[in-house]
Amino acid sequence: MELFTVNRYTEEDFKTKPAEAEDQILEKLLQKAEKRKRKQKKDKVEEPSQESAEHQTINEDVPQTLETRKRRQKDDNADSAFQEPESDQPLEQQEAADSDKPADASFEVIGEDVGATKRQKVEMVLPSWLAHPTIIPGDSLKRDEDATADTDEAALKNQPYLDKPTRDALKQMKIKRLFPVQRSVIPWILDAHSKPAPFRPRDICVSAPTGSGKTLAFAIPIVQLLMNRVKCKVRALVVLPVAELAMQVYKVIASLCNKTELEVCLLSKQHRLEAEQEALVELYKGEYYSKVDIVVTTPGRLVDHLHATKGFCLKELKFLVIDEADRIMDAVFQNWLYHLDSHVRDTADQLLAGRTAPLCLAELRESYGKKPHKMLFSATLSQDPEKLQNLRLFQPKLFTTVLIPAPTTLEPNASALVSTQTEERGQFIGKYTTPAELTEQYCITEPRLKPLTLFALIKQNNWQRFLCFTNSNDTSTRLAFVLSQLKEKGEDTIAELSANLSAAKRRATLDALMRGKLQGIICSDALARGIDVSNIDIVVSYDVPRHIKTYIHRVGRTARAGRPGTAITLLTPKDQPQFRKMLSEVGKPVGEEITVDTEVETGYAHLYHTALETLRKTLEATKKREIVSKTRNTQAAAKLHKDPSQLTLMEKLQQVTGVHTSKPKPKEPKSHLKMPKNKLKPNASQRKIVEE
Ligand SMILES: Nc1ncnc2c1ncn2[C@@H]1O[C@H](COP(=O)(O)OP(=O)(O)OP(=O)(O)O)[C@@H](O)[C@H]1O
Repeated sequence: MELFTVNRYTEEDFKTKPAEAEDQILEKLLQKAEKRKRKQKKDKVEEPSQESAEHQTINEDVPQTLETRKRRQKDDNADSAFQEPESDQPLEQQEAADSDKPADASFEVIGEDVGATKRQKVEMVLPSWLAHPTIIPGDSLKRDEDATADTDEAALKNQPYLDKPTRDALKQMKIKRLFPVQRSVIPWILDAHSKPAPFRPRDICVSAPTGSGKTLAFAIPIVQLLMNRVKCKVRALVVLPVAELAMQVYKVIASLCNKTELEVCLLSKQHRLEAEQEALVELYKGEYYSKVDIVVTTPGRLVDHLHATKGFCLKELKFLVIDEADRIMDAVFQNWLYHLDSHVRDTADQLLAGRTAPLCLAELRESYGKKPHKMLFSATLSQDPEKLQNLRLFQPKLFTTVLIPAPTTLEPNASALVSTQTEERGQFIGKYTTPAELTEQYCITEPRLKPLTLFALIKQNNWQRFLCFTNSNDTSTRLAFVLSQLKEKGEDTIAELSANLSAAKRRATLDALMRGKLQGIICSDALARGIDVSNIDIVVSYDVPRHIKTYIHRVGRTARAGRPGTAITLLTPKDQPQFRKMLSEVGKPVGEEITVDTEVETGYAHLYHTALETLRKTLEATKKREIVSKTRNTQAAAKLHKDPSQLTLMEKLQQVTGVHTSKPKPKEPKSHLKMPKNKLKPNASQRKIVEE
């Protein structure tokens, strides 16, 4: 049975003696060290010629000499032991479903003589609001300690549009300055809502890097615009894809509302529905009254309350915020919009049936105050107009950071040339930006040695707070197990965080990481989006992400709020082409290569082999237990459906009394109280049913 790999071998292959298997691993390590020495020598020799290659596009189209092609072929034949299993992450499927292929997707005209004419590249023409966004200066987020004197234009006191309660709340949250996305979006929203009736604000989409402060960018204007409300009604709805994210945003908004009378409520599956209903509405003299002004929720929980909670009314909704919008707009969550629209339709005519065309004055007057201001936020906002169409955005406006693509040609000031080209072409720029403080690296290893390489990297760099992402829950569980076997007793622990654990266990693990009780976490992509854990220094992609969005959200867990961070991807020779291609498609460089200390790997080879053996035995035992329980269940089910004439007397009795004595009953201690015999025999009615 294989641990992390696609099993090409029969069991016999693994029943080699431990010494032989260990030699195999050691032999691989030595081969790898040899290969690296040869490569380093070769690089020294080829250095001048290499530079010219650097400036060519970093992708597989670079002409390969016969030798490099042979070398690659040899690597590809390396035993594909640590191939990651099929991802069982729904997220991967959804990301793939939402795969916005680059604009110039080409297609084949059927029946045409392909050889004769060159394929015509098709450029996607975007709606003008997507093609000409408002650019947020994407300069690096200067940290507070790096900020200069009072002339700092980002300082709170230099933001005239912030009220005093908002400033006080931000000071209490230790926020001294606003980030670029906040300085662009907050004044725009406040200004849009200051327009006299019946003018209503345009809906907005904000695409900014991970960790750039998008949460406060929508929370501050909402709280500031609602803080002087008179009656308590649900006027803001913030929708997030997962409960952990909803909890995180709820805490930020609750901190902002500290100095106001506004009430915030979190609706997520982490609390009982009844408890949430009591927090939402109250019944007084036959009337339902809302007890909250702002609701933070997930799509599923929102639909639960729309159906189950009497008095939960969205008629006065002024703001509808969709964070991680590309994830939420995937098919899986699609029906929440339908329920929201159908639920509120009878209270506010066609809440979401916005129109993109400007309305005439009469229509504006008629619809004023009935349509919420819709705001979409994401670091990887979908540029797929069909998906955005479902929201029926009203005269949408796009904010995005400037993407300075890596120079792909040798011409002078290539970046300026490329950016004007992209604008001219109407390209949506800035869709996949990563924080300027992020350092991206990759490490080449053998498939079978990945866990050992990861452990060696942790050991030699003495990482204190890291996240390691895998492509499946089982890989997370097994990898966490192997790493815990390799660590010395008493050392900081490395925990697992995946769907294999309960919600409570996941919360406890995340809290332990936030409190610095854990050295690192091995997690699946459920944690990749939006989760904000401070001071994560390193993010490792143990398995290569299958989609660029997954990669962007994974690496976005570090280098947040202007702090530096490093993202490392473990690549096998087989992963390299796919990884390079995925990044080059969005104009991102691959980053620098790092190597691991082979002494550390070799030193732990024996322990690693033992850990693999232990894991294999554990998995076999678990598999046996599962088989036994399955057999027992099928036998019980079979009895139920057995032909009555085939049943034995005991089976008939079991069916009647519902007591299945498949296991011999434990001998009851002899007691001085004797049970009267007739109690043990079936009574007349039971006997009659049995005979029938
Ligand atoms: N003006 C600010 N000054 C200092 N820290 C800030 C500021 N704004 C946000 N932060 C901090 O930056 C971190 C990231 O903020 P936030 O989670 O809003 O980023 P994000 O863009 O939503 O990230 P993601 O795309 O991953 O969801 C948080 O820890 C937050 O407290």
